[in-house]
Amino acid sequence: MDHEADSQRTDLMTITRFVLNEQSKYPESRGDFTILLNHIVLGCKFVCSSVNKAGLAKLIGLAGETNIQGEEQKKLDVLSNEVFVNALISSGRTCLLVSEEIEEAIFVSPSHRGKYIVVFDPLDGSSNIDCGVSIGTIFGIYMVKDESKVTIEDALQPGSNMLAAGYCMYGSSCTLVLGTENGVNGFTLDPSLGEFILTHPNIKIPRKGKIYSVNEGNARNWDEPTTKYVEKCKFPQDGLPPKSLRYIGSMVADIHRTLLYGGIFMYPADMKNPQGKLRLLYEVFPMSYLMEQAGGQAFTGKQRALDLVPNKLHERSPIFLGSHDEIEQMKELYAASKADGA
Ligand SMILES: O=P(O)(O)OC[C@H]1O[C@](O)(COP(=O)(O)O)[C@@H](O)[C@@H]1O
Ligand SMILES: [Mg+2]
Ligand SMILES: [Mg+2]
Repeated sequence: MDHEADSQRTDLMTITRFVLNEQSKYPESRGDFTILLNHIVLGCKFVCSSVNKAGLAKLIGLAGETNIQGEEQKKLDVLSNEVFVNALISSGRTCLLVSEEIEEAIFVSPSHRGKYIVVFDPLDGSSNIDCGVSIGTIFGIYMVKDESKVTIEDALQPGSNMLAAGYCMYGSSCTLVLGTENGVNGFTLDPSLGEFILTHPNIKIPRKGKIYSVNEGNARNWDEPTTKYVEKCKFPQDGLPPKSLRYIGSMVADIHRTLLYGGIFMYPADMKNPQGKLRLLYEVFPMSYLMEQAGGQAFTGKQRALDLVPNKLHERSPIFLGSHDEIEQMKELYAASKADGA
């Protein structure tokens, strides 16, 4: 019996075991990241069970509050936010939290403080909650520069400083996708065990894609490169078949499909939203990190998304995420329109 091979078998690898294996690659590690992740996993399990019984537990509908984005908060937005704030603080491994649902950053009190900064969207795809369509949670993890002097600047780091990122999709099954410098892996929750099991090891996005994903309802406000790219998807000149349009309206679900099938997801800037709609810290950066770790690209229309340095906690950014070759085409269209002085 080859014990080494057996210990690496992935067919029954829980996320906890997986992260412990990861940790063993860093002899200096004290297990802080593992503990932090275990608390994020706990939060995902809690939100997953709440989402599953939302209709029964009267968790459908509005909470009666408005968040910093001016959006009416859903009951599940508020509940998920509380769950993750509690889970992250009680991990004892965080010092600064930024949530889509809270205007100010949370500075964790010294008694509970650790070295990690977590930026998160507790419930993504809020417009799909009440109709039971896939929604999710998005998170990104940074390291603080100096644990004894935590400042708001620590939350406004470029995306390229991110250590890890992930999302949990609450859909037909509950899937947690985690990205670290060692790659992107997907875990499916087995509700009977209450365990996330590794089901999608080492996710690599296909280099090309047959799917484009965008809210075409905004088409009349799009810039020229976006309009041209979508035109090419629908009416390809090179004898290729047209691409298929898939748009769920939950970034987590649209990105999950894009990672597995290839293609492109975009929320471009337009005349109505000159900065696009999606938030840089806890939507654009984590998904860009995952996309790059999986071999894809993340482009803003002007530059590599992860090179952006945020100025504000809740700022927005246009974003094009997906297969390497699709984003290359988008870059060429923007370069051409720039050259034309558009
Ligand atoms: O309805 P639109 O304008 O297409 O926007 C859909 C986008 O907005 C979002 O719902 C915004 O996220 P939240 O639900 O977390 O606010 C994304 O998940 C999604 O990609
Ligand atoms: Mg969101
Ligand atoms: Mg949200």
